[in-house]
Amino acid sequence: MFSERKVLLVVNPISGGTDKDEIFEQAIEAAKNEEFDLRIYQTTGDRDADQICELVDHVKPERVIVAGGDGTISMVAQAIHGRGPVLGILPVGSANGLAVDFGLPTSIPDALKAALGENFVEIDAVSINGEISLHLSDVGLNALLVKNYEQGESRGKIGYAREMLKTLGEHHNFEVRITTPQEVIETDVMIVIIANARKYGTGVSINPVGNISDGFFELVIARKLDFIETAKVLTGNTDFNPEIMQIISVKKALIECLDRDMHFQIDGEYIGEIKSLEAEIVEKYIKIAVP
Ligand SMILES: Nc1ncnc2c1ncn2[C@@H]1O[C@H](COP(=O)(O)OP(=O)(O)OP(=O)(O)O)[C@@H](O)[C@H]1O
Repeated sequence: MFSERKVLLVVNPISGGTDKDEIFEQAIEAAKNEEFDLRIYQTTGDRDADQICELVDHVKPERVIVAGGDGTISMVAQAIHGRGPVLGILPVGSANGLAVDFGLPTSIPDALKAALGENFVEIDAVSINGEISLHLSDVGLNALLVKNYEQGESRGKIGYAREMLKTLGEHHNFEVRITTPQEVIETDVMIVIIANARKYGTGVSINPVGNISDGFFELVIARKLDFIETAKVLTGNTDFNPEIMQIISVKKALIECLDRDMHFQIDGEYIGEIKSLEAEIVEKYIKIAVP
């Protein structure tokens, strides 16, 4: 049967280290039931964003469904931004911080139902030095942990705990100046989080006022915590303590590291050491299919 309703499924074969055959089977079945004409693209890790842009321009799908981890979801969102399709998400990565934070189903049949259904929300993004963040980015302690974990040899919870101890030993607070249209804050900090959403993949809720569709992002400015409290936060055993944490909702901000360059990560990907960051909200960046 020929259908005008087209859907492009983008699958990252290595995400989460799981076999994707079941995803293909379930997606083929669900697309058939919903009378979508399904096309499939498997990522290679090389020029995927360009290939997806070309495919979307050529095939003109009304939906693009991505089966991958946060890295793949973010790449596909950026590739289809401004091109029209609604983005459906099948979270099959190792942490799936984005999907969990957005309240999307984690089982594949439920996620497919939402991805092919009628409901969607338009979510904001934050442009940071020209890069796009959909979830949580930060300068300081956690970015150093992301770097150490990426470079470390062990994976899983034990690897994370080992890198966390190393990071806690290495990290020192830094001086920062934060300039927003409303105020200038100069302070000593452990971490500054640029939060479009609410929770890290570990489940730590750092931004209770966060709303991904409200036209604002939050700066979560966390000052000193003792070793044990910091370890609890990083392992997801407690939420940030509001006594040492300030949250401001803004549309744009300049963050300058005053005493030295600092580690920076976007949505779980280590970027490098930076001197300053310009962050600005991009409203209604992409449409995400929801249940
Ligand atoms: N066919 C492929 N072979 C090897 N690497 C690939 C391939 N396709 C994509 N990649 C790489 O996969 C990475 C993105 O992985 P992604 O974040 O989706 O999965 P994950 O690491 O399992 O998930 P999570 O971020 O939830 O831990 C990118 O670095 C991309 O270059």
